[in-house]
Amino acid sequence: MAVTTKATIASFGGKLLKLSHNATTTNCEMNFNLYLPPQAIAHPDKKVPLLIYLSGLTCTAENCSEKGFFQHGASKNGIAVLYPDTSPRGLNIEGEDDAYDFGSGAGFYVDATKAPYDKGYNMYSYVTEELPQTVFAAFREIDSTRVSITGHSMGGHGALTLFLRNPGKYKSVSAFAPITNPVNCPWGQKAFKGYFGEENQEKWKEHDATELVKKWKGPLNVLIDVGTGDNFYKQGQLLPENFEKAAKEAGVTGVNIRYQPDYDHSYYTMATFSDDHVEHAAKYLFA
Ligand SMILES: N[C@@H](CCC(=O)N[C@@H](CS)C(=O)NCC(=O)O)C(=O)O
Repeated sequence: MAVTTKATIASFGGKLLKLSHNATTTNCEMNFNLYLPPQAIAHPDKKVPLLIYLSGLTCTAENCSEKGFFQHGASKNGIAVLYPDTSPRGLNIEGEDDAYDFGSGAGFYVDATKAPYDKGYNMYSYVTEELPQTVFAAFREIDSTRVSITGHSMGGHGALTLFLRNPGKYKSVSAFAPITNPVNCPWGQKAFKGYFGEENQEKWKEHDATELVKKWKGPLNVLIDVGTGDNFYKQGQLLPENFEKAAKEAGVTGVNIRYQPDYDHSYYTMATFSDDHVEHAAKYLFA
């Protein structure tokens, strides 16, 4: 459970901590970043809520910390932000570093059941259990009962599926350019084949937001931004229309998908709309 501090960086009146710990679920040392807003530093006895941001393919904790601008809205609202890595690192599995969309940097927020990736590619357990528990134990100024989740692309898939699989665990969910129907897109099919096996299609569906939303009860109150200039959207990797249709057919309300004209898949999009996503989380974290 011990956490090592590698750097402390002033940001929007608060502190961005670069941290690491030895994780059991992923069998390796994991880096992560944590933003403590000024309110947590001024009044450590008064707990602040937490927003978890899950990154996309090829990312580490750094991408969003450096250029997602979440710290701006988090500082204003008094919310801590947790930036996990996207996979285990250095497990020495043959071929794990060979592709940008599978293996390292591409853990897809699932627990792999297929060898050899079942030896540590457990990003579902890591993000839902081990990492938050580690953070709550090390940072008493964070309120373990008020947690929201968001993410980008593969991380948007992670945010949606973790929220949909765990009713009540998170106060709210939002996403940028999420992979919403992985069983029907090349990125998702490649990942699920490698982590679960081709034959295990039921398992694939358990981690597919479009499948999961069909079983959701009540309003979802999700905010999703997708840029119309996003090449991966155009290539059919994200499929937000499938998610929207499935939610509508299942009578699930509160699905707000904003198609942002010309915005692409990059962090320019997150930087533009991150304030909106922090405000969305704040509405539920401070309800
Ligand atoms: N640039 C990659 C595509 C992967 C990609 O666009 N990753 C997104 C998430 S799905 C990202 O956030 N990349 C890192 C960055 O823009 O900082 C490639 O085609 O090799």
